Amino acid sequence: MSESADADAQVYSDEIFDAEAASPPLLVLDRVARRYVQGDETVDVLLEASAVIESGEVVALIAPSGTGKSTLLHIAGLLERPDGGEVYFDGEPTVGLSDSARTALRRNQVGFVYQFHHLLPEFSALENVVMPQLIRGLSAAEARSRAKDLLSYLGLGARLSHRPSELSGGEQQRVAIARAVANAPRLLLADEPTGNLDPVTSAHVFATLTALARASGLAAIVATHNLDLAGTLDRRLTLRDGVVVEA
Ligand SMILES: Nc1ncnc2c1ncn2[C@@H]1O[C@H](COP(=O)(O)OP(=O)(O)OP(=O)(O)O)[C@@H](O)[C@H]1O
Repeated sequence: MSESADADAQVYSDEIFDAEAASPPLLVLDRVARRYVQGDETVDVLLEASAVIESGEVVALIAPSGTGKSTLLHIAGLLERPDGGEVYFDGEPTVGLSDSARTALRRNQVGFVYQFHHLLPEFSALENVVMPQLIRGLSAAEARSRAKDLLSYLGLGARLSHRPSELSGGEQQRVAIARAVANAPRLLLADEPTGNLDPVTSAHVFATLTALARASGLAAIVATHNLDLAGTLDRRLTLRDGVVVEA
């Protein structure tokens, strides 16, 4: 790690893969670097950002705007390749994989939730959750059954046929969570999922995420500006000068 990096920064080396351990951590970011170049300007967003995320834990990522939270989530979710460092998923390095292998891994193992739900407006809550499963190749019957179960689990059993415009903000976001986990990913990445919601609804969405992780072993990284809500999660990470620090 460079001398300029924060002394508290998380650093992982060979010991992250403990030969005695039953299974490797779900996600390891190992000294990840990302730089954006635009014209004459270079921005080093991530320098040596490292983090270990275990199955079943819900981790908050709290940092001021513009410090690289979305960039980190994109790299963790295999949407972007880092310029340096490695991203291990289930112990396997992913940076050198082909585009198609990375896409397959992402489709099968990672779900995303954003600040704005991006639900398809002309489809019902149920259909929005069915859709990704059909794309994955499940039968319509299986997909509907799982979508119903998930939406009911998330408290939306009476809202299955509502379109997004007929749902409250919190309900829309819970449908977005159901859609994100419809194909049973092992990692959920949420980029300010409650940035658009009132405090009570936000707390409900956070509780939903935690309950889901507890029930299914899903791991989640939730970027948020809300310190109170972050306090309800298992761990808090922050970004400082391009490195990850346990908050
Ligand atoms: N594709 C890109 N090209 C050039 N610069 C970029 C690109 N994406 C991000 N950046 C820059 O990298 C920095 C970090 O951006 P990022 O979106 O990761 O921050 P953030 O912490 O998620 O911000 P916010 O909380 O406001 O969403 C910003 O200065 C941004 O302008």
